[in-house]
Amino acid sequence: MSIEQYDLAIIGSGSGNSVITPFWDNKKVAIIDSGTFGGTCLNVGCIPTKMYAYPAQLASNATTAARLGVDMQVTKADWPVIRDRIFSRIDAISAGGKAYREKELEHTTLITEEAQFSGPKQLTTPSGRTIEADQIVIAAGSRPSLPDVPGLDLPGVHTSDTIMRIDSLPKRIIIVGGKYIGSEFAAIFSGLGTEVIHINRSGQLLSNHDNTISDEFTRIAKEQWQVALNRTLHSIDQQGGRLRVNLSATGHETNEVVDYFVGDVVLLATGRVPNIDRLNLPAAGIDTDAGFIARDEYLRVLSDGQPLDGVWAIGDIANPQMLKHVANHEQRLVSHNMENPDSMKRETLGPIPAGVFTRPQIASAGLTEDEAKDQYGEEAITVKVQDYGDTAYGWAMEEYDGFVKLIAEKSSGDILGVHILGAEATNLIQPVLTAMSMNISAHQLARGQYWIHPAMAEVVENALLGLDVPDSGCL
Ligand SMILES: Cc1cc2nc3c(=O)[nH]c(=O)nc-3n(C[C@H](O)[C@H](O)[C@H](O)COP(=O)(O)OP(=O)(O)OC[C@H]3O[C@@H](n4cnc5c(N)ncnc54)[C@H](O)[C@@H]3O)c2cc1C
Ligand SMILES: NC(=O)c1ccc[n+]([C@@H]2O[C@H](COP(=O)([O-])OP(=O)(O)OC[C@H]3O[C@@H](n4cnc5c(N)ncnc54)[C@H](O)[C@@H]3O)[C@@H](O)[C@H]2O)c1
Repeated sequence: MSIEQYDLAIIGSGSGNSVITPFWDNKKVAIIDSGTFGGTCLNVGCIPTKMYAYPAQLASNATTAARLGVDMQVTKADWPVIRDRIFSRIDAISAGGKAYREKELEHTTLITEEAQFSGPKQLTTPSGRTIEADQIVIAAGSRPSLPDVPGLDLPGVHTSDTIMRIDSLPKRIIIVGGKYIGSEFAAIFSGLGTEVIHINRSGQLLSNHDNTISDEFTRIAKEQWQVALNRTLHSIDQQGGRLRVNLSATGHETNEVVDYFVGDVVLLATGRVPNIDRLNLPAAGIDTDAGFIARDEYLRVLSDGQPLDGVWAIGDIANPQMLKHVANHEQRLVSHNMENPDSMKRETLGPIPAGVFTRPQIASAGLTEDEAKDQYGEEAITVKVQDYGDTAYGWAMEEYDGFVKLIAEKSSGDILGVHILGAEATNLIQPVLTAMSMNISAHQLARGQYWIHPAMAEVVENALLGLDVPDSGCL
């Protein structure tokens, strides 16, 4: 077969799809994806999970409404209706995007096969196609990572790739994994009425967060569903038509079963691994770093520590911060650098925020309190934890749990970290992130603008005012 020549080849149609800017209109572009067009976020990640999180939030409002004197009854969450609403929208977007690249645009070729490197600028596919391109962008993402234990192939054992399309709402689900994916699905299923058993290897849920967040979230989660901490998955087997999840005690060398739970469905949310093993990277001499593709500050991949001309990597395949807004930003950076080789840009954005769409929501950016103490010294930082419940909107909501925690440097007033647990946390964080990204001090953010009264955002204003930082002169 002849070698196909392209100006640009992209592996991965998630954030990779947006690499095809108008710059490429009169050039030849190949986009290669062996999976569902549109990648993880659209098909099995951020978007469908949040489309489930919202109805789960609505269904659970009955509990919170009661303390406001509103008697609200939720009689049923109709899983097939919720599921079909979500996927009728998502599947249409994926199919539309695929048809656009495949049929409508003359300059793009969609290749729906697995691609592997066969040279620094050459890719091959199982059907024998050979593709060469001046520029190659690796946007091959990540996939669920599973522990090596017996029983993972039993019917009813799922990952985030399959759980959202099951036929009916399970009576009882066992979720293994206590960070983003496990916690978001625990909130979704418990909100919709499933009995949830949530298993976590360490002693805290969301243990990668600031301790105040992890401790509080673990406590609040236990009020909503059953949580089993310090337990590691040992094996899964069948028991009378149901699934039995066997657990060992984390850190115990004997690996004996100390606990088990029986449920109808099991969700493994035990982490994600970048797809580097699917690319034959050694054929291109591409370096890896801790399981991710290694890159320079312009996001060119490295080969023997040196940038490999015309080969770039973005998103989960290269960045341990596996977040869609990170992958999207990296796409914009690589697009700019490919299109403007004489004025390339480095990564300069401020701290990376992350949201967890649980009940309550969580949002964070920057340093945890422990990290700030380590980096700046305890005396150099100031910390304020402001409860929603001490603000006017918190009274309206009768909100007991929510808080905004800010960490700042005393001498400069720079905000070092923000950690929010509570209603609309993923929106409330944004002004703080603006300040952190654009060098606005804590006092200036609080007093350099109006804050609408009595909006929920006053909890952020009050947290800022509670920090021991220099006066900016703003009133
Ligand atoms: C359940 C879940 C919820 C999430 N929620 C959020 C959230 O709320 N907010 C957030 O910011 N992030 C969230 N994420 C993370 C987010 O989805 C990812 O960070 C993002 O999708 C990564 O995009 P990407 O372009 O790097 O890779 P992907 O979107 O994964 O795209 C990679 C594509 O490459 C293809 N591919 C891989 N190898 C090959 C090969 N060799 N040949 C051909 N094709 C190949 C795959 O089929 C895939 O389609 C979530 C993830 C999951 C799983
Ligand atoms: N809202 C969001 O932004 C969002 C949502 C979902 C996913 N994501 C991204 O997806 C990535 C993956 O998330 P995740 O939650 O799957 O992975 P993770 O690696 O963050 O957490 C995996 C969890 O599984 C546990 N675990 C692993 N092996 C285990 C075992 N054998 N037994 C018991 N527990 C075990 C770990 O202790 C940990 O709690 C994250 O990096 C995140 O950035 C983001």
